[in-house]
Amino acid sequence: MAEYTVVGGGAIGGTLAFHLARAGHRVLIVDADEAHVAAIRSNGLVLRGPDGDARVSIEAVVPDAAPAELRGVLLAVKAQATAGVLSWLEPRLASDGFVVSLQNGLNERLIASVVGPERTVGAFVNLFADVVEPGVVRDGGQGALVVGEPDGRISERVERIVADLQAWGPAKATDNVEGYLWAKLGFGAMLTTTALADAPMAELIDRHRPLMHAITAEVLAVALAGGRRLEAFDQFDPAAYVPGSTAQDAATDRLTAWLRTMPKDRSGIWRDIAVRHRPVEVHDHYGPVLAEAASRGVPVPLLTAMLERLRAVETGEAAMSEQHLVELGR
Ligand SMILES: NC(=O)C1=CN([C@@H]2O[C@H](COP(=O)(O)OP(=O)(O)OC[C@H]3O[C@@H](n4cnc5c(N)ncnc54)[C@H](OP(=O)(O)O)[C@@H]3O)[C@@H](O)[C@H]2O)C=CC1
Ligand SMILES: CC(C)(CO)C(=O)C(=O)O
Repeated sequence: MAEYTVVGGGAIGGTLAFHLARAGHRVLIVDADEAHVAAIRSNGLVLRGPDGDARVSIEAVVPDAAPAELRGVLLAVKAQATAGVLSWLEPRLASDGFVVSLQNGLNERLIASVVGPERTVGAFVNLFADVVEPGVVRDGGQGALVVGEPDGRISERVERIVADLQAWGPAKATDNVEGYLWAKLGFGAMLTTTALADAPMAELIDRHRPLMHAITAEVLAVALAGGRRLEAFDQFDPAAYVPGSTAQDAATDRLTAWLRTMPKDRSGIWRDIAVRHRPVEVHDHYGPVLAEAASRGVPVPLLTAMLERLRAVETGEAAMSEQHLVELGR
């Protein structure tokens, strides 16, 4: 049996599968994209970095051809595919197995509701990557990778997963994965807003600072109302963006300077709309945020309006344009 089964071997799953396999771990990729699976099976998985291509041989199958029992599952599908994966995975997951959510959003809740909290591990992912052709993942820049039990314990399995993921880079364990995921939802509100236009994330965040600061503050206000302890990562400091802060501009100087160093200059959300012409996952990311905002009475008008515009852009009802950011910022 594979030590790690990567379900969704795209940008993030492919990157991590590549490094785990190259370090000698037994890795199986299960992916719904038949062309991607076929390319990996015939040519290996290619990671395209600043110094050129590196290739590793990895076993890959489509879901129908997966083994009957899986133990260590690294889940890296887009959030809206999670429910479908879980109904396929639950009967296959060993009783002592686990699922690590290597995704944006709050997927751990859904995963735990299907496979049980004892088989659910959380993670926060901020590395940048894209699948650029079947079997080829482009490294878009290094960011944080943090793993933790949803209940905050630093368990033996978390330590083992972190040690193995260090084959990729500086993975670490946390007792507060929820604090990272909510902080990423705050940062992610800026990233999602940039997907309304076709320009680099750093430039749009820089040019529309009042809007970016206000939308991030809305999300973080919901997080704080729920009693979360927010975690800083890379060059995103949530403390600088909470309501009442006056440190946003200095923080955004650091954030945009960091984003400008990344080879991947547009978000996965932008890519799903502009390049892949498919529905985006952010409605799943922010559904629980909107629900919690409503139940706690925290106003989120900008987040709501931004997501409505994104839906219109996604469905082709509205064009992708920086004008959306101008109008949201008024
Ligand atoms: N890419 C990035 O830089 C970052 C991504 N993330 C997060 O990581 C997660 C994964 O994103 P990313 O790697 O970009 O996504 P990708 O679309 O690159 O990869 C996901 C892969 O999962 C496949 N898939 C979809 N449904 C299933 C299924 N039921 N069973 C098996 N495979 C399936 C997809 O196939 P198909 O294309 O056919 O649907 C695709 O190949 C997301 O939550 C994202 O927000 C977080 C930080 C950065
Ligand atoms: C911008 C990035 C890479 C930050 O992690 C991201 O989350 C995405 O592309 O969806």
